[in-house]
Amino acid sequence: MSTRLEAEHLYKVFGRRPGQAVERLRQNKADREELRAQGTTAAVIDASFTVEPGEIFVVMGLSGSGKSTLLRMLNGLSEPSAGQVRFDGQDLTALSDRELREVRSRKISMVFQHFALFPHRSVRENAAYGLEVQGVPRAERERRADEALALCGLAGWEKSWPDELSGGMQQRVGLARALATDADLLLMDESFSALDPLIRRDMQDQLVELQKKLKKTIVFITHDLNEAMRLGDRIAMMRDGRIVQIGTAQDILIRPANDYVASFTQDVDRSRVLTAGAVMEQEVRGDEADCACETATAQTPFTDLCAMSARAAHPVAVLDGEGTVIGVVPRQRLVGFLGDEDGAPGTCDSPRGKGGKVLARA
Ligand SMILES: Nc1ncnc2c1ncn2[C@@H]1O[C@H](COP(=O)(O)OP(=O)(O)OP(=O)(O)O)[C@@H](O)[C@H]1O
Repeated sequence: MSTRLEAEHLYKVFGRRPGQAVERLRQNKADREELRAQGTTAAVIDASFTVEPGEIFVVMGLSGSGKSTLLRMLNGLSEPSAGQVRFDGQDLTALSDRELREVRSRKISMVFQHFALFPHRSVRENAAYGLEVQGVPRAERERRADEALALCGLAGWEKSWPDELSGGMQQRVGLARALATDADLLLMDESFSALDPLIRRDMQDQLVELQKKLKKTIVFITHDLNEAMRLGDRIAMMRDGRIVQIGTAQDILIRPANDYVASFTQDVDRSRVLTAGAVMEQEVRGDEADCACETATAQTPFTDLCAMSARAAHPVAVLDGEGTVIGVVPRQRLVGFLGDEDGAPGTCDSPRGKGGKVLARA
């Protein structure tokens, strides 16, 4: 499987003499604050990552951390001050303006936070807009627009006007427009941030479902860690222009790269993110599943695992696709992970009955 999108040591500096600022950053001769004091903004600093075909790669960070600037370099709208962006192996930074426009119109689609639908065009015409720009004949573009609208749950609304649709539905028209073009790469910039929380969640679920069928390559920008964790196969955490960690939701939750990332994850409901693969002990004998008890897979959600553990008389065995035991989950460990404690249990110096310690009862 070849990498679809690749960013290599990307920098974007706004202000005077960006090349010089990049060199100072590279050589650790200046940091972002010093540059800012001199009127130069280092919006993106040394960003490197790859996005694989079919992956949802989320870029998450607070306002001003450089997410949008990074995204604009990925689709060639903004020229990097240094570094490269490769799309299907092609260096976007080396393309002429015409070649770049061609790649952008055929292979890359953007979905923004406030999707500007044309008010005097029908939902179908709005969804077909990207194809119209590409010069696709009317009959074909309408067919493809209708297909994309159906995928986004808007079948039957093709002839409606945008103002007849709710905010969530309008946003889905935006998504349908992006999907109708057959673009390989979807760049989604805070695409759901303007929606009410319930509709936003619904859109997140729909995107995950759609992605199972379409297997596009998606870069999704958000400042909401819960959204990042729901959507992202991997998440890049940005702070002050730098990517400080790239990993799965579980990596970020269990092994935060630093205190900054850890502080973000404090409010995350671990039981919704963790799976058996993340919490299991990997030291196994191999015979832990030699009974008729229920077993888990690495993907078994944490809450299901708790229920299995409550029913089992011993640790739950975790099996791979071939039925080999790859880990075990003792009940103690489940409780520990909920409380952010994955160490071994301590010993009690006053065991029941000996020291007369009073044990609390419900
Ligand atoms: N055209 C520009 N000229 C000068 N500075 C800019 C420009 N665009 C962005 N910046 C600065 O670069 C930094 C990163 O901005 P960017 O918009 O990429 O962050 P962001 O994480 O997307 O923030 P938000 O979530 O608020 O959109 C900010 O300090 C911003 O002020």
